[in-house]
Amino acid sequence: MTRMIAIQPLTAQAFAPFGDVLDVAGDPDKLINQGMCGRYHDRAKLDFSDGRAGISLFKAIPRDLPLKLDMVERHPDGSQAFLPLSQEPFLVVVAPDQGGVPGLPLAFRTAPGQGVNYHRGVWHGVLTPLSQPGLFAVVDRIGDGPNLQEHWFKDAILIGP
Ligand SMILES: NC(=O)N[C@@H](O)C(=O)O
Ligand code: NI
Repeated sequence: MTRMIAIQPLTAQAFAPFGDVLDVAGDPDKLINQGMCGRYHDRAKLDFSDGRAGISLFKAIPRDLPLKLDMVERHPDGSQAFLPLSQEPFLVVVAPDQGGVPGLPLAFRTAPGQGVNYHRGVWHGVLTPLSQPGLFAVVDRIGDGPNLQEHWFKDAILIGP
């Protein structure tokens, strides 16, 4: 049986059980640089075990909708943040954990410039840009071990359009 999942706009409230939304909505937490810069301070919960935080750059191939979701993954040893280096919205897929396996996924489309930070151990789809350039800065754990658990779905799940 194919399950169809609609894509909803990403909001901090809807995403809160899974992670943090990173954007410059509203007023900054503080003005710095003689008032020339707004600092949106400490907006993500970074969490790493037996390793350190690293910054990597990802160049991912855009995907078409509807997307066939084959798999979600999670990182038991660390959080993972995706910060777009363009204003192009991208697809964010998460799922609740139900006894060690993912429940029904949820799908979000980011607003231009929005990024996300998946909390440690949260089921998510891999990075899924929807248009070029597919460029992201990624903050996640650098350390030993795979830090990766995958769940491949038996029944097809379609996301979108
Ligand atoms: N494997 C990797 O570095 N990326 C994935 O974790 C992902 O969420 O895209
Ligand atoms: Ni990941």
